[in-house]
Amino acid sequence: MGQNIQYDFGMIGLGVMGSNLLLNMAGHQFAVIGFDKDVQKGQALEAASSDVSEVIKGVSTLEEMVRSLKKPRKMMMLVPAGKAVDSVIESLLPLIEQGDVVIDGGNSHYTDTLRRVTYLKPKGIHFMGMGISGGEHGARTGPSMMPGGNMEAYNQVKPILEAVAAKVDGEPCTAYMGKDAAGHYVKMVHNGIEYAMMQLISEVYDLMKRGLGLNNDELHDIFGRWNGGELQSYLIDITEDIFVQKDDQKEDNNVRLIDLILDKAGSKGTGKWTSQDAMDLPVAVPTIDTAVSFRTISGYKDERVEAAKLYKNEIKKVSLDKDTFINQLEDALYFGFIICYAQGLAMLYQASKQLGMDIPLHDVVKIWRGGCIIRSKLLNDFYKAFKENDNELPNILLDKGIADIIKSKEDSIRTVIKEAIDTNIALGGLTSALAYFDAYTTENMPTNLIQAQRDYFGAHTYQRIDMPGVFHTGWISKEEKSV
Ligand SMILES: NC(=O)C1=CN([C@@H]2O[C@H](COP(=O)(O)OP(=O)(O)OC[C@H]3O[C@@H](n4cnc5c(N)ncnc54)[C@H](OP(=O)(O)O)[C@@H]3O)[C@@H](O)[C@H]2O)C=CC1
Ligand SMILES: O=C(CO)[C@H](O)[C@H](O)COP(=O)(O)O
Repeated sequence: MGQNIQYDFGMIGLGVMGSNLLLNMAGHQFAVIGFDKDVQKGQALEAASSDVSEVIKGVSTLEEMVRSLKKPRKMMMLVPAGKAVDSVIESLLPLIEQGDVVIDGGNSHYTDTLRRVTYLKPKGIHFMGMGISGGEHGARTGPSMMPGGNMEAYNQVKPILEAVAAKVDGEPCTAYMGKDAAGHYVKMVHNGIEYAMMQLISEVYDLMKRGLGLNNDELHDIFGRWNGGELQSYLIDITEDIFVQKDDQKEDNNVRLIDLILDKAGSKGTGKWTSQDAMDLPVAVPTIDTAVSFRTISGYKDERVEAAKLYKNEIKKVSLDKDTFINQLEDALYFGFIICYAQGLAMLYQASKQLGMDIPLHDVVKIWRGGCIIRSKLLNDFYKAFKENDNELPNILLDKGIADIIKSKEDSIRTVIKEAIDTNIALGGLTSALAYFDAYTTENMPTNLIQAQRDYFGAHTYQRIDMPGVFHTGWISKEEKSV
């Protein structure tokens, strides 16, 4: 590559995401340069670009990368969230100048992003937090990108982001997500929804595998059929593939890989952050909470083995007609998916108001329709709903069109849950989705009793339904009554 090229964009961190996104940019005719301490990663980046018309360079010093960028400089870091991001910022500071744009494209906690924006603003550096979803393949071929922060800085990087993002109906799966740390906030909630949807899929899988006794080929076919219908989504699509993947660790092994994977899921924290922040707002996201908790329970492998011996709770077979039950599972999952999105979007609605981020929800659902892990056909319905409600929809369950869909699936999820109780299969996510729906759609909750109890033991006061004001009662205990 020539010595005096002024590059359009720089990438710090040439790992899975950084190298693939940079290759994607190069493929869209942007001149790009990437830095990684590891010289081999820079070399691998150049080698991965097979098209001679692409201008792509890997370097092993930050100085060389920064020096080679067109001004104002535009660069992104894709390094692990946390200390690495602060360390890169400190290394960059002596090299960059006012007006330069630095994007953190990793999964940083939004409060860290807020802190960094505040730190860099007086120095004239535009620091933007941007969530990226789509994994390795998405970064290479078209991810969903959720940038937030300074609008002037966004406008400078917008053409590059729009060029490399996934497209749905010709529209790029990237848009301005709002002020300050809005981009990372939206990505955090995206991941919370991702956790919840994955939990629901795992529950339906459990019912079909242990409850109905289906084999991996049958599961592959069912998920394939579902992906051709209303449930069409990335997560259902990859689940279909998973059931036919053979084990490549042992020769002549016809066992499917899925049956050799330990039932213990890891996590990097974004799901937990969603639950924690939802509690603080507060916004109810019980299906996301349950998904986080069930990953935690999955980690209690040794205790579960011991408890299984103690309780001998054997899995019982589903007693209903197999084909009818599979159709009901499809509906139940669809119902559950809607509830996952409803909880996440309601959280974004409230957070946007409380944290002053001005998150455009119609754009959020628009850019989630492609490229990201939670992309699904359903998001088209939500996009329509937000457009029709002028972005003012505190909860998508309040939209008439969505209500019609939900009502058509309600009987199925009730049947599935009732049946699951007798099989001893834990349906934490689906049950919480239905309970959320039942609580959200009832005029009268039993919370009057909780208020009475709080006033009884703590003089916390209560409001009445028949007159305005705040009341406290001198509740009469059994002991007092008896004297
Ligand atoms: N993988 C995925 O599917 C997704 C990941 N993300 C997020 O994107 C970010 C990057 O993830 P990913 O690409 O998978 O991670 P990788 O581990 O593949 O790559 C991280 C890169 O950062 C570099 N790095 C680490 N520490 C520092 C540092 N202090 N200074 C400079 N460079 C450093 C590493 O360099 P070296 O190893 O040479 O030291 C490595 O090249 C994370 O925040 C992740 O959560 C977001 C969406 C999807
Ligand atoms: O952001 C992502 C997908 O959208 C990353 O893959 C993230 O690591 C997933 O979260 P976890 O590791 O906690 O399951």
